[in-house]
Amino acid sequence: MTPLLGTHQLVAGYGEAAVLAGIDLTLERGRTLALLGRNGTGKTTLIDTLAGLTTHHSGTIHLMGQDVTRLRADRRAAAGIGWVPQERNIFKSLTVEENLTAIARPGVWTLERAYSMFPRLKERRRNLGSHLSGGEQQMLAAARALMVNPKLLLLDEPLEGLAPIIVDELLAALAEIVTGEGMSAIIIEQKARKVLPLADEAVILDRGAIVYKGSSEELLADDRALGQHLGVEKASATA
Ligand SMILES: Nc1ncnc2c1ncn2[C@@H]1O[C@H](COP(=O)(O)OP(=O)(O)OP(=O)(O)O)[C@@H](O)[C@H]1O
Repeated sequence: MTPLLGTHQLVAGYGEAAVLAGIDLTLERGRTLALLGRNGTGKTTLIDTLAGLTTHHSGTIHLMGQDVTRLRADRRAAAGIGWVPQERNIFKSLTVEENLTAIARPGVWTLERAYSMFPRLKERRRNLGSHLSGGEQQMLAAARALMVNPKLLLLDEPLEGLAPIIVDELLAALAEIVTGEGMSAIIIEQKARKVLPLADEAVILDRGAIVYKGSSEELLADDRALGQHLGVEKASATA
């Protein structure tokens, strides 16, 4: 069967500078990939490249068999790539509900469903984006991406900077979205041990290249790889 996403020898970056050094990646429908790596290894560049926001040098990107390599970012969104950037990019002058309905497209994800996934957003539905906490903004950014009814959701460090209790709430919602609802996703995360349990597959980047590819379960049990590539400590480590 045609995979949901396939990249072949993808080289991309910023202007003349190539950051990604030939990425070969395949993701089947309904699967979730944890995209890991130390700071500055190219994780954001990879998902921004999938979203159509970097300079393409060579190689290809296919979404459900369609070559989207040269499509503009808005066309890729229409083709089914939902993107939640690190900066969250919510509309601060709109209410929560307006944020959710402004760019909604028909599909299984409706306002009602988004609110049942994130009850906090329902409580805050009349609040402006600028009046939300960091955790609520992250929930809004994720819910807004779902309202576009994407085929593939790209999340860039959704847990960053959030209080531990909110991290757990958001992780539970993300787990429900990718396992319960079968959404396909690529999630960048620094806290490998937090994200691996909800992912099917794991990729580690170093200097723009894939240095580890395997099942998330295998990686979670592989202290050597976690230590070597990510600096994650053994045993009681929580990173
Ligand atoms: N807008 C930009 N212009 C030029 N170079 C950039 C730009 N953004 C990132 N880079 C460079 O690309 C490389 C990869 O950065 P990237 O943000 O993709 O890494 P990352 O793995 O996501 O790191 P982090 O975890 O710190 O976000 C770095 O060397 C960085 O300096």
